[in-house]
Amino acid sequence: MVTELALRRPDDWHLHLRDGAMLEGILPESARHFARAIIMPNLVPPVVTGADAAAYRDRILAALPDGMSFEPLMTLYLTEGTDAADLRAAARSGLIKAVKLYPAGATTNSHSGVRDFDKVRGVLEVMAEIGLPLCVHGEVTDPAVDIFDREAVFIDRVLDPIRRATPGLRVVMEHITTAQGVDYVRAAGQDLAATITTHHLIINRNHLLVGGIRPHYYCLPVAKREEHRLALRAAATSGDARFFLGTDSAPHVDPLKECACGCAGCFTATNTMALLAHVFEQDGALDRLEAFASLNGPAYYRLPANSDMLRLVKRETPTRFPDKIHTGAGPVTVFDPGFEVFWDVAGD
Ligand SMILES: NC(=O)N[C@@H](CC(=O)O)C(=O)O
Ligand SMILES: [Zn+2]
Ligand SMILES: [Zn+2]
Repeated sequence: MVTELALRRPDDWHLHLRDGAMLEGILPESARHFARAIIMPNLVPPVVTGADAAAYRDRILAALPDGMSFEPLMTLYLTEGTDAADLRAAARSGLIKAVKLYPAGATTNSHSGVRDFDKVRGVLEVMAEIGLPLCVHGEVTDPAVDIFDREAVFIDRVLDPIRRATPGLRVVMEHITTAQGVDYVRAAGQDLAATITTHHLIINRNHLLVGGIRPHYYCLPVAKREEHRLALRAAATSGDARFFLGTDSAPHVDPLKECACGCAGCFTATNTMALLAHVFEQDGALDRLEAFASLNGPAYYRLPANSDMLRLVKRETPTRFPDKIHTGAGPVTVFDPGFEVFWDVAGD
């Protein structure tokens, strides 16, 4: 039985760090294990310009405790008013590594997102020309479409037309939750990739509702049927370079989750690596965890893999993770997988 595993230090290709006291409270949870992360721009107000991204990057680095290292890979929030020249300059300087597309109204702080996709055509063409990836929250917002179908419908109605109209555009489908998402990526070429979260490998939609409503399992896109979770597991553990880890760790303080209209987001930064070791071991794929968490993402983003290592150990007794992270903004509940985990990051 394998009880120790060393991998290149992982990166998180989809992370919410927020700002202010929340940022300060949760940043160490990611920086402890991950070298870099693609930082989501859905602040209020959003990170729209190169200047916004530079200022946010400085705030993240200022919040990093002494002795910890972490490289935030910045993104811009695509709006109908995004200035292609500003975007081009921010990409050329190395400041931004991707642009994020939120359909307006699809998720947390997406009001400034895109309504009319024709209005961003010029910007997408520039991105295709310079090879800058578009990270996509792939759900339609049409209220007539069932929430469990919104990802699959988005692929047909929005994503596929955009990709056909913009040859060469590099796209990352963020936090895929369906077999249709997996199949769409598998059928495409190397321009298309997908991130998969830790929690979508673990929960299906029953976990949200059976035995009582569980606000800490509510995120967007919402967890789907078991068959979809199994498709995600197969993709993540396959070694296919187009699938890689994006935790979508998305902190909200407990009062905003545990209420009559709770926010969407699961907070998994703290225990993601231990949970992934558990999941990959269960599927007989421990030898592919490094590809998923540490190698495929950098390859897609055309960055070197990290040179230092992260060691995971499997112990005789269950690992105890904190229930909550106490931030200056309030308590944030850590994702509870609902089963015992014996893996842990060595040194934690
Ligand atoms: N995933 C979520 O449920 N929430 C994210 C937004 C997002 O990634 O869609 C958040 O910012 O809270
Ligand atoms: Zn999203
Ligand atoms: Zn997210």
